[in-house]
Amino acid sequence: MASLAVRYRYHGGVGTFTPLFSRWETVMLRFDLRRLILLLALTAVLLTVINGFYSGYQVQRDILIRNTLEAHRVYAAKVAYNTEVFLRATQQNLRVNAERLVEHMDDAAALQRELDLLQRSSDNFNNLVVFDERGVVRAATALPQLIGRRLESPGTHEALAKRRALISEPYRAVTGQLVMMISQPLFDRASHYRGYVGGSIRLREKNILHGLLGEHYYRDGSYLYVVDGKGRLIFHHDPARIMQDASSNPVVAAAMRGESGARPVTNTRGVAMLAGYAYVPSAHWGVVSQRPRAQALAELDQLMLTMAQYAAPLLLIIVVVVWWLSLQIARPLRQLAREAAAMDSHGATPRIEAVRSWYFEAQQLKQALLVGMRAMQQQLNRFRQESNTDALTGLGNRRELDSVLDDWKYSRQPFAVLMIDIDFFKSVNDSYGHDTGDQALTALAQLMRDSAREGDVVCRMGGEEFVMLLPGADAIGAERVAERLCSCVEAYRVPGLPPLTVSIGVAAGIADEAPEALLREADDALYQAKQQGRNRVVLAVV
Ligand SMILES: Nc1nc2c(ncn2[C@@H]2O[C@H](COP(=O)(O)OP(=O)(O)OP(=O)(O)O)[C@@H](O)[C@H]2O)c(=O)[nH]1
Repeated sequence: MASLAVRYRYHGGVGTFTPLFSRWETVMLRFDLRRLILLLALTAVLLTVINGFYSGYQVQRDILIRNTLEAHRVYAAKVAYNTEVFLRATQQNLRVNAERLVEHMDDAAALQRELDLLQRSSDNFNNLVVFDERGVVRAATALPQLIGRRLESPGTHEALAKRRALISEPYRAVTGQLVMMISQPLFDRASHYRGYVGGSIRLREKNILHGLLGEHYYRDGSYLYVVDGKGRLIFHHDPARIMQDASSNPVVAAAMRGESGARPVTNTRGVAMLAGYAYVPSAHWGVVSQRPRAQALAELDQLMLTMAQYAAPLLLIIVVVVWWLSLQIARPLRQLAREAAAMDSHGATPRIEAVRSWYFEAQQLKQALLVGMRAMQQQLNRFRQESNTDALTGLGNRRELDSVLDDWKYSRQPFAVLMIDIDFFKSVNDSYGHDTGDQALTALAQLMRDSAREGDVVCRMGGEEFVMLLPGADAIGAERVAERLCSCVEAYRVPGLPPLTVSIGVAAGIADEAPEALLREADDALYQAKQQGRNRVVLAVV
């Protein structure tokens, strides 16, 4: 807390310190406690909300990405598996039929019949062709004009050269159509190679494979494509992209390596995708199912918006509660500060006592203020007492007398004044010393105190002169008190001194605008008592 400690700059002279604040403290001083609490609480609430939304968004985003990747991985794997099953079944079908076909190699009509039968038995192929061992077409289902011709295609050469079951790379046929061929060698019973039967599948036309790979529901921006072993697109919802090279795409490259899985990827067009991919072993194809990342996450934005809508009323309630709480917390401190600033005003203590300090610190502050004020009040009372008291006799002094008369003036208090003066006191001092004189003054003061009733005011005016104020007393009553005091003094013996006497002037009246007039009258009467020989009481004639 050292940084918040108040420092002071001295300007010289008394009370010329002004507090020094750092720039930060100066900024903070613009806030009162209520605003400070509000600011802090709202900052905390805001940070909590932002943190909640941010972490919620992150978690949801990760879940969404994971789920999307998994869904596309599963879908790509399923499609690849079905394609693999289809290709193997088709190869198996050709292998079985090859045994029958080879028996009719020397009977063109029978061979054509068998081939037509095979063509009609399934939708697997668009065209079936039987080649002899030189690559001459012996029978064909869809293109009879090919019969008798020798075909010089890469697929034909490969099939003739390898003499085993093959699945060709997709290629452009003489018709210009994109096709692939599944071929099966023909061996007779003596195991002589007699050629091969090839089934061509047009990738862009209706057949089972097209049904498997070419038709998908492209909802939510999701779509599926297939690449061949060279990374060329052979199935894609955009026809313009067929046979385009996609091998630079990381998931295509992974699928070409025979891998299956899922990962975020940026495609060849720079679009961020969430892709699942799988490998079709028998054809060396890759199947990729994917969805644009932005479209997948668009749902999350909507979710966040919905969450914000749900959270908004609660947030509003929190703000109102915080505002109300800040008021409640700041209120006792503001009240205490206001009352402390005016603690010298009338009724400050009960006002501070009335402040509702409902929490610990405010209560502590209130108690501290009250204790401080009580201590200050006691100190003031002591000062007032001391300044209104005669140090030697303990009686009230002239200030006390004035103060009493002031009070009585407003209540128009009837009262009598006894102006008392010790006779020949100078000679006491001169003969017995000043200290003995002081003892005599103290003793006579006590005599006066003793002869006063409750409510009477006894003051030493200075020197050997005293005043007694008798509230409610009339002149006769006051004269009686004065006579009695005279007798008491005369009868009293101060040790080491001869008997002392006093002269008393008495006046009675009402404390009005100028109660001092009554004092003057009593003083005049005292003067007369002195003149008349001392040790007597003279009543002023009003
Ligand atoms: N011991 C003592 N003497 C005081 C004090 N104050 C005043 N005196 C003395 O009181 C004496 C007053 O004398 P004066 O005013 O002449 O009056 P007095 O001798 O009493 O004569 P009268 O009043 O005319 O009877 C002076 O000698 C003062 O020094 C005090 O506090 N202590």
